[in-house]
Amino acid sequence: MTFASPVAFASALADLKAPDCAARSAALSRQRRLTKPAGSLGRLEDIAVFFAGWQGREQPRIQQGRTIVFAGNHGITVHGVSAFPASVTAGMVANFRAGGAAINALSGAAGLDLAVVPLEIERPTADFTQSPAMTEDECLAALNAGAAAVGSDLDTIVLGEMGIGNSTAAAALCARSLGGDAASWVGPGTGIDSAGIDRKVAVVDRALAHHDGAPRSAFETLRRVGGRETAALAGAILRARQLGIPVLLDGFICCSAIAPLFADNPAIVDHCLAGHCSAEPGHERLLGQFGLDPLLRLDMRLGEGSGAAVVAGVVRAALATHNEMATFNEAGIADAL
Ligand SMILES: Cc1cc2ncn([C@H]3O[C@H](COP(=O)(O)O)[C@@H](O)[C@H]3O)c2cc1C
Ligand SMILES: O=C(O)c1cccnc1
Repeated sequence: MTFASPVAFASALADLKAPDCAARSAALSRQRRLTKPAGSLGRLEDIAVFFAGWQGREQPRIQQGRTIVFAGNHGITVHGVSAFPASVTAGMVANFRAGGAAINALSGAAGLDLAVVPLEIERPTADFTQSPAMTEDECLAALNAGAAAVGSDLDTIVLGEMGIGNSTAAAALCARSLGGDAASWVGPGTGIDSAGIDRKVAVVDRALAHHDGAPRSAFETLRRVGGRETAALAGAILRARQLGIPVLLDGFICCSAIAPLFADNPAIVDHCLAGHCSAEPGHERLLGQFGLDPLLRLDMRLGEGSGAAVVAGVVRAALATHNEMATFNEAGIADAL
């Protein structure tokens, strides 16, 4: 077990590894020597240098890249907060396994393996308007399942989730961690109508009021208003940091798992790249609070890791230029400069 207790989780979050400065500087210096005007590859250059720092090598790579999709079910679905029934979560897990989902196609296109990690989907979390979504043991188990999915052999991870109702849990995680009223974090999710949005806002408001007096640590917020898949995402992100593995973040729900961690230690986002900006309205606001600038805006609003998997292709392009281009010396152009 990576995180033996809530206290062990809190200490791991308080003690975050820094990037390898020597590898970062070497990559920066390599970028300056490549046969192009300095800065002309824009953010591709930044991506290569970012990967060098976190992977601890001047020439970073994606050879063992994996998409990890965590799935869980939510007690709050009884309040009519999703346009789809909770049974779709299990149906989509079967679809991921059969290879038929968007994330199967996108992971394949990006040259990434896909791991699907269902978290007791036959046992939804408790309705968090009335009690914590998870017991301490359940939340720890989910955090550790997330951590266990991040093998030390991996060099890049793309994180995704599946869980009907989880855009409501995501809004609750953001509001409780970062402030702002429920309405500013709630959006249509799978495409619910305006009466459904009102029900979502009411659920988040009731949850915030119910848990208001409780401790505000990252663990308590995840356990009280999160879901098993969001807790697993948090465990995976923290474990990736311990192992020096860069993380490509997906949409609003994936990023909402970081909000409670960020409230305790804002440095948690430093090994994460914001893949895209989801059409779910809370995402832009959340990325702004994290200080992350999304690489793509494709009006996607699916989840599953889909936006992050698309960005893995951009990262591959960044690393290809960084690793494969000739330097001015190698190309014999140096004398002309
Ligand atoms: C067929 C289908 C595939 C999905 N893949 C991801 N989601 C996305 O929608 C859900 C969140 O939205 P809400 O809170 O409105 O339920 C999550 O499962 C998310 O990953 C899906 C949703 C559906 C219906
Ligand atoms: O941005 C997301 O993660 C998202 C948005 C809508 C539905 N599911 C996921």
